[in-house]
Amino acid sequence: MLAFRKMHGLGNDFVVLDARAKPVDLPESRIRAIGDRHRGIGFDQLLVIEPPTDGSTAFMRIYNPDGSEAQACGNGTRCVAHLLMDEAGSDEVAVQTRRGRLPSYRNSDGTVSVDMGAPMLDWQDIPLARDVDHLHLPIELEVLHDPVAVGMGNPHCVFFVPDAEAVDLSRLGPQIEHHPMFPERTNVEVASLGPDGVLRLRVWERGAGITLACGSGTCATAVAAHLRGHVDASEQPIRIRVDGGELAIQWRQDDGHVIMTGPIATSFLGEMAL
Ligand SMILES: N[C@H](CCC[C@H](N)C(=O)O)C(=O)O
Repeated sequence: MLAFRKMHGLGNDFVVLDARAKPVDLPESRIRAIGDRHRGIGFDQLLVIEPPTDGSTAFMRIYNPDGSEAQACGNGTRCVAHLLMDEAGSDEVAVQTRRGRLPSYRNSDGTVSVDMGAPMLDWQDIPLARDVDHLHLPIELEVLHDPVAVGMGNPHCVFFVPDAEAVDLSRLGPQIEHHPMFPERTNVEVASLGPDGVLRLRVWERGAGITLACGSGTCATAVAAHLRGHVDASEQPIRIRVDGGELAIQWRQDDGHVIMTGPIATSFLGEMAL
């Protein structure tokens, strides 16, 4: 039996395994089996806590339900940071991911923030297939056109649309995910600016499908909206409404880092037979 924890950030849900004391054998078939919401446990991402190699509190490995490994996961980082902070009796930790060392901290209202680092805006880093203007990608699919590409460690393709609710994301999302412009596939965001200045965002996640919240997608959308002049995310955090609630994102000017803040929760502890 293998002990696990189920956590979520705004309904973006994770199975968390602790492999610090003993490595866990995770072939792709096992990841898919655990991720099966009917025959397994189900998750948007499987997060494996491993020993760090860069002096961080721990390393966090990220898998999608299709078995692929992701470089970044904003909400997952906040959840694992919460665990590590409880464990250390501290309000601050650093979580190492393939994206780098991500400082994370707990706020007085119980929310958890993560410093997701500076966005990657160079075509090779996002990565895109060729040298094109990342602020205006030559991609068009029905109601979706003229997106912004942003790298948060993982690739994002952000479309601004009049009404995010009206987009058939389950049909169009996978087509953009596999667009040849993205050699490593992409996460897909559709966003619209409400009259209250709040961005409404829906996300089709690479390797996972539609999720209730995608932290790195929210960061990428804040950066894209700022660069396009829809919002000013530099002075104070902007609010982004996803299916599962609201996240606050600031694109700090002094160091260019993106800070994401929101709630996290543990739903249960269990043991899996898989
Ligand atoms: N839910 C995650 C994103 C997972 C990333 C994954 N879908 C990919 O890039 O392949 C987040 O909060 O940032």
